[in-house]
Amino acid sequence: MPSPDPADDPDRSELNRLREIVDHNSDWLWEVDAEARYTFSSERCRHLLGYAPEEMIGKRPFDFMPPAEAERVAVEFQAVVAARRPFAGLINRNLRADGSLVVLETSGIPLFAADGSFRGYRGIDRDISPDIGPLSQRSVQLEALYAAAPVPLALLNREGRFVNMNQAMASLCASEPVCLVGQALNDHIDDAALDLAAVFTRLECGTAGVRQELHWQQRTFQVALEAVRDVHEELVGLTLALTDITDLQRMRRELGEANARLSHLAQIDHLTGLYNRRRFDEQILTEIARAQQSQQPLSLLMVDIDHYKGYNDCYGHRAGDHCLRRIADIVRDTLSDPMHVACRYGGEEFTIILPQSDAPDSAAIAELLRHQLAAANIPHLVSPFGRLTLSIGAATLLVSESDDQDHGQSAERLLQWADRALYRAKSLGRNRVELAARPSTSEVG
Ligand SMILES: Nc1nc2c(ncn2[C@@H]2O[C@H](COP(=O)(O)OP(=O)(O)OP(=O)(O)O)[C@@H](O)[C@H]2O)c(=O)[nH]1
Repeated sequence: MPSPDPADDPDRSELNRLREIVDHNSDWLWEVDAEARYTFSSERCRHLLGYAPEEMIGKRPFDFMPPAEAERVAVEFQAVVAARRPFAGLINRNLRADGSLVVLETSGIPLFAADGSFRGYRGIDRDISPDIGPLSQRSVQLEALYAAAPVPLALLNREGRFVNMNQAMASLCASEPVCLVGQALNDHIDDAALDLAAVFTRLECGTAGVRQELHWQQRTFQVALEAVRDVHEELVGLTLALTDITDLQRMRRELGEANARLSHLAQIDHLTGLYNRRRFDEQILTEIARAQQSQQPLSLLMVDIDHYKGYNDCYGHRAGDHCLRRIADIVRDTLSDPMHVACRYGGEEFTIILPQSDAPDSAAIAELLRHQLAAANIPHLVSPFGRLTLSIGAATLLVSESDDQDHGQSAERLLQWADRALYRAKSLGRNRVELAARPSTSEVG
């Protein structure tokens, strides 16, 4: 019996017609199962990938991609599959059978069985390599770099919506690039934190790029926004690059704090906690300049513990140290004005700078200090006073006596006067305050 002519079978002829449409379509049609394995492939894959349809069956799309690309696309595809949603415009690079590169744009819709279970995807691939033209190889390389860059990068249109972004940006938005396209950046970053309207206004006015700091996802970013213009110089969008500066800022802050601590420690006498000689040398110059500017007198006390060698010899060096600390505490407690600066000048000698103080002021503070120590009544068996006492020399520098050109010279003069007054206090029996005699004209000049 002769076999029936297919032309006589309308169903078969319709099927062949559909088959021809599918196979001669310029797009490649395919179906994959729930594991993304091809279950159907139209003839077009010969042209696009260089493989026969039957060679495609059982393979997965990622099997035709370079490894890094396969990894990237697999992540995007997994997100699509997890959501069981249609997708479009998934750009991916594939290697043809002859090793050449082809760039495909993939779109698909999910397939469900009659019982509602997920069956896979049906979709089309379009060759977009020609659109990329002679730059294809370079563009592909650049796009691969862009995708893999650890710095979050994005391209936004004039409405502030994502046109493109890399994986790092998508991860910050807790999403996938394919899902983010078309979404507004300000759905992810608060308007108040990144005012895109204001940025566009500045870029419209010709500003090349805008830089700002952004606090987002418990991190701090330096944001670089650059204008994207078309061939007519129309602003069509912007690029966005985020540099995470959280750690840099923390390190800068810690370094600043450490430096501040160090420079403070470098000015402190470790035994007494008072400022040291180095700080005194700086501070006295500062105060002389200030006194000149404010036309105010400046006083200096030079304080020395009496018979301190005997104290050390009698009670030991450690007790001597303790005694220095006690006296430093008494000095601190006595000075109520925060402008007063007490320093350990060396050994058992202290200096106290008294800004805006004349001779009577300085004498009053010196006497108060002497009385405070007397009240503390610290025993000193080998002193004729039976307790620790201080000798204090006080000197005052008037504006007229100050050298407005050479503050070092003025400081030296003030120290010399206070030292002489101290020497007199010692020679007059100790445990007393002596004011510096007013200097003669020759001493001042
Ligand atoms: N315990 C201790 N002693 C110190 C320190 N610095 C200096 N001295 C001692 O201070 C003493 C100073 O002695 P002198 O300069 O003779 O002065 P003094 O015995 O107080 O005599 P006058 O000043 O004339 O009353 C010396 O014995 C030093 O060893 C210190 O940091 N700790």
